[in-house]
Amino acid sequence: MPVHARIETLNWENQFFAVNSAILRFTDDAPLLTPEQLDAYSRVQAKIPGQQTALLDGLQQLGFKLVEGEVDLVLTVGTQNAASNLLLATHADIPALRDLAAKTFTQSRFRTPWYQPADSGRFYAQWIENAVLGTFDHECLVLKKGDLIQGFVSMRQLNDNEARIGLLAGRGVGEQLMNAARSWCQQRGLPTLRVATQTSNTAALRRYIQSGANIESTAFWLYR
Ligand SMILES: CC(=O)SCCNC(=O)CCNC(=O)[C@H](O)C(C)(C)COP(=O)(O)OP(=O)(O)OC[C@H]1O[C@@H](n2cnc3c(N)ncnc32)[C@H](O)[C@@H]1OP(=O)(O)O
Ligand SMILES: Cc1cn([C@H]2C[C@H](O)[C@@H](COP(=O)(O)OP(=O)(O)O[C@H]3O[C@H](C)[C@H](N)[C@H](O)[C@H]3O)O2)c(=O)[nH]c1=O
Repeated sequence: MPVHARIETLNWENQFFAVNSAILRFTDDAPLLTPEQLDAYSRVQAKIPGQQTALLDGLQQLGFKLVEGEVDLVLTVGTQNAASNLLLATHADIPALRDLAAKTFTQSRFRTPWYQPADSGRFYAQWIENAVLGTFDHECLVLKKGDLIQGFVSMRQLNDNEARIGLLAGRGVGEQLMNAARSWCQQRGLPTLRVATQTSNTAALRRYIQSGANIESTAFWLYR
């Protein structure tokens, strides 16, 4: 199957990972994709809807390989009172959060052999730091027992109606983290909460569904 796509350079990732990478953007009016165009990059990513098997075949013929599956979920926030005992993370929490994030998100598309062994941990450490600073996700909420962080969830407002969970982690406290995310949305009058995770992350999928989320779509990540 011929693949029609535009190639968009991934500037933030290129600086962070010190690579020359791009991502495919699929639109009806996009030009035919050729191997020569792809050869200009050391890495090209593609995220495709799980049901588009013809596109999956077309990309594999162009040399793309399957890296990961992703599940996108959506939760209607509702008006019920979701009490939260989480605190807003501060600058003082950044070292501990970085450490936790670097160790926790072991299932990642920023993995070897596509990225360097330390890249994935470094990436999620930076992500959570940027959430505290409000430079990527807007805020990071933490659940603490004394000085110890038991869990955290980062939040981003997407538009007037929707928010997205960036990173969420805390073994055994997932329900409290989800309640806090819901409460964050309620405080801002945002009726829709989005969250995504890897297909293989069954603990996270179970948590999101038990907390009221529904699966909206699935996708494959492919790299060349
Ligand atoms: C938007 C995102 O960030 S997606 C990534 C989500 N975060 C993670 O994957 C980080 C690691 N996991 C966690 O922090 C938590 O397990 C959560 C938040 C996913 C779910 O939390 P909870 O709903 O409280 O469930 P809990 O942590 O008890 O896990 C449920 C079961 O899965 C197991 N489990 C959880 N993560 C893993 C894992 N990475 N590997 C193996 N088993 C696991 C737990 O041990 C537990 O087993 P048990 O019921 O036999 O005790
Ligand atoms: C920190 C930061 C990141 N970016 C850029 C870098 C990437 O292009 C995107 C984030 O990509 P995404 O597909 O969301 O990344 P992941 O696949 O790692 O994320 C999924 O899995 C996570 C574990 C988590 N569940 C997450 O919610 C999922 O989406 O953003 C940037 O531009 N600026 C930054 O500061």
